Amino acid sequence: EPSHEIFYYGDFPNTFAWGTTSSAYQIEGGWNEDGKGVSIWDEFTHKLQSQISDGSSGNAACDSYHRIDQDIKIIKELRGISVGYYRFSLSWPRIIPTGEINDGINQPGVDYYNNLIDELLANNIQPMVTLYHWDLPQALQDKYEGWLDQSGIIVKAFADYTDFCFKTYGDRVKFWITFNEPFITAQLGYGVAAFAPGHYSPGEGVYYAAHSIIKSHAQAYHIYNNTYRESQKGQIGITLNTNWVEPMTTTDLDHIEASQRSLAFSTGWFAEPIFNSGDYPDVMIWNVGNRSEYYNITYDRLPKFTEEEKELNKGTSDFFGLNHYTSNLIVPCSYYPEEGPTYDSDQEACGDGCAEWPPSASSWLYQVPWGIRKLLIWIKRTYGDPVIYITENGISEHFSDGLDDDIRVNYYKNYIDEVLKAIKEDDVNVKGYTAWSLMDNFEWAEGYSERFGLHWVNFTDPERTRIPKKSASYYRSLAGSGTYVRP
Ligand SMILES: O=S(=O)(O)CCCN1CCN(CCO[C@@H]2O[C@H](CO)[C@@H](O)[C@H](O)[C@H]2O)CC1
Repeated sequence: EPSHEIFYYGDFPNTFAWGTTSSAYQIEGGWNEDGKGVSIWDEFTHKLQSQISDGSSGNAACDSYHRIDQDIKIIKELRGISVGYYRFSLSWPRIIPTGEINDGINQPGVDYYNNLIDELLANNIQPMVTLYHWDLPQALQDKYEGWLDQSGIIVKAFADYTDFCFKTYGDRVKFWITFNEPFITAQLGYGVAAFAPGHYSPGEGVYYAAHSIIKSHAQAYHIYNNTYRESQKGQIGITLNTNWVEPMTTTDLDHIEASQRSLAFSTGWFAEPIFNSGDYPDVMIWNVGNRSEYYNITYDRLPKFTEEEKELNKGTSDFFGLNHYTSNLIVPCSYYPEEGPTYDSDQEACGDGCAEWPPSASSWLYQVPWGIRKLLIWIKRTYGDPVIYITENGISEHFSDGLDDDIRVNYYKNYIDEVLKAIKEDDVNVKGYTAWSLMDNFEWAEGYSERFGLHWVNFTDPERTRIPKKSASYYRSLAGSGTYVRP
């Protein structure tokens, strides 16, 4: 049961990896500069502008492509006395414009990341590199339907891309993440089409995209493990986004079972093959099969792994990368308008107002600090007590809000204290925490209308000056000392 003490206090381990994080499409800009290829997010924001709440794009974003020095400066200032980490992602089309390495690489793009990595290390900041944070080369979508491809071409293209990155940067990068939140790519990109590439197939495409992503992840892991790990001595894993869930009524068995299915269809979908059995969760196989019968569908909407592929999937992550923002109350699904993980799982998060949790500027994000502690305990128990890095955690405020972001100070104060309880009281093996995000940036379908940064960015100022918010000095005091002091 959670500790009754509101704040736990005490020290994080002095080796704890404190840091901040960003992603290529959300901060870089330079969308077509120096030979960079088009990504599916360039295409999506240019051709489906109405899908973005403020009609904006990442064409310029924070202009980080031209401002390595400014980014290093604010990361360094955040570090305090602890060893600093900076998690960022590589833009596949900036390095390999068409996505297929035989078409050639883009040296200026390769060098942008060489310079960033060198500057980070010169300032004693460790790079944590995400290989895929949603910006697929558009050419792969046009030629092969992107992640829907089941012929193995997309798996091979990703393998060649990751092999090139390990070879080029692996002498200095010792922490690799293959995919950021594959659930979002599959469900929002190829399921409900809310995100790039905007492919609508909630009952089938969503599962085929996830299938290729899992195989691509496993392939990248084995390339690193077999070819680079011995000489480079780094680690490689995957980052999954997980909301904690509670049954709407804790005494209602239907609600309890619905919340279990929710975890299986969001996290288990990827964590079961990678951390446990090599295959999808039983409840997914069962429910999608049954729901298919319900729709008189005779073929497998949930693709099958061969026995060999299951063996290749198993144990392919050195750590559990966790992105966590919020929690949901779950009720059994009351209608079946279409197939897809939301409805195949017979559950849904109850809407606004079903709990008195404080909101944020994001419709999906409520402040539920104790949820992260329960989630960490659940991961510990469900996936074999893995090493866990919290690779994202944060909250949004509205565009118009200023630098006094008390909402973010309180969010971090409460959430990070729950992480400390999980470490100290529940013996969960959390090794690091990188806050989302270093600075305000392009928040996908919400454009610049929701701000997640520790630093404020003026997106109408050509200089894109980064200004620390109140939360930046709070986070420096906490991460800098690693000591959780009584508020
Ligand atoms: O209600 S809808 O379904 O129509 C749109 C839901 C939008 N989702 C909510 C969950 N979020 C997961 C965390 O996403 C992460 O967190 C950050 C904040 O979102 C992002 O900026 C990061 O890039 C991402 O890694 C991804 C975006």
